[in-house]
Amino acid sequence: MQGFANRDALATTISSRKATFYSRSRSSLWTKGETSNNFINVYDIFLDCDHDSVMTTLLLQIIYLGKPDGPTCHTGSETCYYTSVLDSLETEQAAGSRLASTTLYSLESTVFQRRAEIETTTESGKPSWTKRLLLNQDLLCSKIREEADELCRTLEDNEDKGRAASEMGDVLYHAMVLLALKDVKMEDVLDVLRRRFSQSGIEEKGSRGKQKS
Ligand SMILES: N=c1c2ncn([C@@H]3O[C@H](COP(=O)(O)OP(=O)(O)OP(=O)(O)O)[C@@H](O)[C@H]3O)c2ncn1[C@@H]1O[C@H](COP(=O)(O)O)[C@@H](O)[C@H]1O
Repeated sequence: MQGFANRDALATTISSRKATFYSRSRSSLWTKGETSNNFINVYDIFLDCDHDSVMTTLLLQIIYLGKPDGPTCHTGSETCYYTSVLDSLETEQAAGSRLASTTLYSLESTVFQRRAEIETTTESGKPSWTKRLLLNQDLLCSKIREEADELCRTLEDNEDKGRAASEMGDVLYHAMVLLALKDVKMEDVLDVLRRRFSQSGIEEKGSRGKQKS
């Protein structure tokens, strides 16, 4: 746990061997465990290397090393430091990346399903924009170019974030229809991107020249 200590708190801790702190809100000393009985029995106190933490009078930066009689944290946890920053970041990132990949894979599956429907039935079935694109290469390429241009215009014309996200959605979707015609899976594209993680774009461009010569 973390608490604030002044010289009196330190002196009390040394004499009583119970971790004692200074409450800045009540301007008084308090001993951990005085109400809960969960005392921390201090068997050593550590100062920093050059002891300047003690010289800065009001509040001291020291470490009490002790054996707790019960949970140290007011939440009942053994320690107050039970929240791992790295674990929390990983959990948030994992949830975010799961949602992103599920969205892409489910759109990909719909697009490939439309392609399969065209290939396996002679009837046109339900009207489908994807099928129209799959059956008309010129239309598909003109839509990809048009959507890419609209995305650029969100920047050039200072349009809002929502508009940029929507135009990117259009670019992605139409490009994914082209990928279905080329039989390229999203995983192949993501794999290409992952492999580029370790190299800067400038380095990669430079190495292309060397490969040619
Ligand atoms: N994500 C999309 C998607 N994004 C855009 N579009 C269509 O693409 C077409 C062109 O979009 P535009 O914004 O360019 O529309 P526009 O009519 O040209 O309008 P302007 O740009 O001229 O203003 C429209 O008909 C949109 O509805 C999409 N059509 C389908 N999908 C996905 O594909 C699935 C299957 O769709 P269907 O094949 O139509 O059943 C859908 O459930 C969606 O998940």
